[in-house]
Amino acid sequence: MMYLQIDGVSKTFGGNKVLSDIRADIREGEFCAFVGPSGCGKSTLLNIIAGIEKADSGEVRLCSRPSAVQDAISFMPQQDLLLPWRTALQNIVLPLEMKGMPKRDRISRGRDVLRQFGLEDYADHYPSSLSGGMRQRISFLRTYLCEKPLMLLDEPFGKLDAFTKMDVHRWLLDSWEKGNQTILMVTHDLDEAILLSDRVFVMSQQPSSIIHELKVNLPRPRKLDMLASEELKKDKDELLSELASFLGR
Ligand SMILES: Nc1ncnc2c1ncn2[C@@H]1O[C@H](COP(=O)(O)OP(=O)(O)OP(=O)(O)O)[C@@H](O)[C@H]1O
Repeated sequence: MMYLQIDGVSKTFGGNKVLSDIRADIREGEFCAFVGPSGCGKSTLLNIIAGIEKADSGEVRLCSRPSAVQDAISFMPQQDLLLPWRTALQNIVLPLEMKGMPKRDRISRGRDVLRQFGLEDYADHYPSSLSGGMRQRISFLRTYLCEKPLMLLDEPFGKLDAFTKMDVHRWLLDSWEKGNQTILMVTHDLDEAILLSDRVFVMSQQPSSIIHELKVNLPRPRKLDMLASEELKKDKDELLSELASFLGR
């Protein structure tokens, strides 16, 4: 049985047809990326999967049940939505607090992941005093600590500098390869999409549909030095040729 089914999802905003019959079957434990031209509807698709927006037609099912999706997901939207009155640490432990984890345990877990991300010195900073890249990592950690089987990430690392991004990629590959979480990620970074994913879906301009599916050739476990590999270059050429008609617009 397919784990997550995106079955014929269409969406129109005020006469503007954004998504047209989007279909994808995702296996449990898969890492999939969605790429496409700016404004084609990638965030709209994630919002529909997350239940924030409603599809005009079609539906999203988890293990055949539409109602099961919302309980299974954690979602990192493009805007970080950090709570300004909470410190970085208090923001990331929010899901643990909501689960009822005792304070000492959640603080210890929160500090531990902050340390893994090199952010331990910023634990007591409020979001307003953090850089965009720091806020993005805090937002990612908060989503990660929800510990849900399905994680939706909307351009999660777009504000990170190249070195920090590599660290985060290494961490995410390690953490994901140890578990069985299903991840759907929207990104503009083709190297990132290929390095992390099992499959990359290419979306067209509006009205957007999935025009191509790349099955990534890189073996697992993945390592950062694969960024320079011939296999990655071949996959990237394939994506670029699919995206070529949208470039320069
Ligand atoms: N709530 C809304 N009301 C009206 N129009 C909307 C709404 N949400 C999205 N849109 C429109 O839908 C289209 C797709 O937007 P969306 O943010 O999903 O694209 P995207 O592919 O994620 O873009 P980007 O890559 O630039 O982040 C845009 O034309 C946008 O203006």
